[in-house]
Amino acid sequence: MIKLQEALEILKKDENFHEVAFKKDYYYNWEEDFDFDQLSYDSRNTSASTLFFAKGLNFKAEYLEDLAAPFYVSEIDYEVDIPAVIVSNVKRAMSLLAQAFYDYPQNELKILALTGTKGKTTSAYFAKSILDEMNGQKTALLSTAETTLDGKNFFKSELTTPESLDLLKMMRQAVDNGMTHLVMEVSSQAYKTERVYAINFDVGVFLNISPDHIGPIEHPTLEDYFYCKRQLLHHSGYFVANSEMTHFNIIKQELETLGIPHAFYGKNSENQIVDSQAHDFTTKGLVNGHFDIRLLGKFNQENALATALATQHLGASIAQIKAGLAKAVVPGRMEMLATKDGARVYVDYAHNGISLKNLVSVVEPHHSGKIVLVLGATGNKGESRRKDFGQVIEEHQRLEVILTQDDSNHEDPKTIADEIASYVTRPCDFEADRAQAIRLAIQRVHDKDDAVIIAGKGADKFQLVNDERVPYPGDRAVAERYL
Ligand SMILES: CC(=O)N[C@H]1[C@@H](OP(=O)(O)OP(=O)(O)OC[C@H]2O[C@@H](n3ccc(=O)[nH]c3=O)[C@H](O)[C@@H]2O)O[C@H](CO)[C@@H](O)[C@@H]1O[C@H](C)C(=O)N[C@@H](C)C(=O)N[C@H](CCC(=O)O)C(=O)O
Ligand SMILES: Nc1ncnc2c1ncn2[C@@H]1O[C@H](COP(=O)(O)OP(=O)(O)OP(=O)(O)O)[C@@H](O)[C@H]1O
Repeated sequence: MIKLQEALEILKKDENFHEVAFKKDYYYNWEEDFDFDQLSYDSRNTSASTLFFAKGLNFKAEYLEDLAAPFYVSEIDYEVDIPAVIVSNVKRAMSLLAQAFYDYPQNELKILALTGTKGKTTSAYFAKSILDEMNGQKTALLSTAETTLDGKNFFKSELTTPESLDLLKMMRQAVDNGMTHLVMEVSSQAYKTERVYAINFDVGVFLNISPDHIGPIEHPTLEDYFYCKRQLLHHSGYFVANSEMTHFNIIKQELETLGIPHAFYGKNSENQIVDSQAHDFTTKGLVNGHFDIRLLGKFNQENALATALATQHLGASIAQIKAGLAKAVVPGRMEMLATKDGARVYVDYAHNGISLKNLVSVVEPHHSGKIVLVLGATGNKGESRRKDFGQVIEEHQRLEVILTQDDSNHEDPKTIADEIASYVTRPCDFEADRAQAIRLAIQRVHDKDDAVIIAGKGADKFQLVNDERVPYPGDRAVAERYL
């Protein structure tokens, strides 16, 4: 519930309010009050008591023509028959009003927020697993892979970090469901588009930064991408950061200048991994101990150390961290299957150059025989990944490659594949049907020295084609058919 007068006060206080515009006149004060029992940014989902937000690149004035809602909030006066609350920034207005509407649920949860180019989802699952040990399964999760607001029902969200109206609603549901903690991924886009405007987190974690998400609909430059991610630091009560990441210096400067309590991990910091084996590792520093982990790869051990530091700050003991990490599995991240002859099949979400390189480097030492890679690249976004993939394939001459479809959207998968292959000096095969590509790859491996790597979609159960999510069983489910 929110009253019109309360909403106007909030917007004025934030210096976001211009005026109420109605029938070509402007009002600083609007005399009547009104009770709203719904907030919405979709005209198709409004009623006579909805406060509607007109926002977005693809918003059309015609959506306001038959609107059921009595008021709308907007940066533009569309001069329709209902009063418009005109603001400088509609997405900031959405976040602030949603916080008030849902009665500030963020204050009733301990929130751990993760950002970074790679490892957010993995670390989110590690953190949830540890916190669940501590609070008896009362950790809500908002991640790219899955969302849960009660710890029992899981669903896939459209966005990694939801629009503020959805985010605050989900936080309120989590509180109502008895959740005490929330682990969430905060994407750079969330800051760029004000989805988390004026929301503070108990702990923030910054895992790493590398060029990604740079393109027409995301960030214009790496600088902008990095700046957006760094906003998490300004909204965290305690911050954990990787001392080995590129441009670490500015993170250190910012934290120290702003006086934000923090812990660093990695080389030249007090928190380090001192011994690393395939399935376990030892740390020293604030988190001191020996930990078992189900996911291969040193980078996953780094993700684990980051989340151990963050959850420790929220009260987790070393025993709870150990138990949580030992149990944690992450859908579509480094899932390992075996064929009846013992060859291994790795399903992993690696869908940019750096994570593909890491994935291949983790798998290679365990397999002296044949390694077949099944891979595609997305259409109409992340175009630079094609060159990066080609270069990784070129650097790893042992890989036999079957290029295929991966969310090709409006582009032709063959054209995308040809672009990847143009950076490779040996032939790559092409099979447009991803399930067939997986079948062909599995047919080519014979024993435990051999492996198939299926990279890109992880646990996703759709293919994005012409803006539609076409159902797809998922890489693991497809691979299981042919083992
Ligand atoms: C830049 C941005 O924030 N984009 C998101 C945003 O779009 P937008 O605000 O520009 O809105 P729009 O899609 O142009 O639509 C216009 C508005 O008209 C409304 N509408 C539409 C039809 C109608 O009849 N009536 C009506 O009112 C719609 O509800 C919408 O509010 O709001 C939409 C939902 O309301 C999102 O689908 C969209 O995500 C875009 C497409 C997207 O995929 N973004 C990616 C890049 C993203 O944010 N990714 C990050 C993860 C990155 C990472 O992995 O690190 C994420 O957090 O998910
Ligand atoms: N710390 C890390 N450094 C480098 N690569 C990593 C790291 N953690 C995970 N990866 C790789 O990146 C891939 C994506 O991991 P994950 O889904 O956890 O990251 P994410 O940040 O949520 O990714 P995205 O934003 O692309 O959805 C994994 O499949 C793994 O191969």
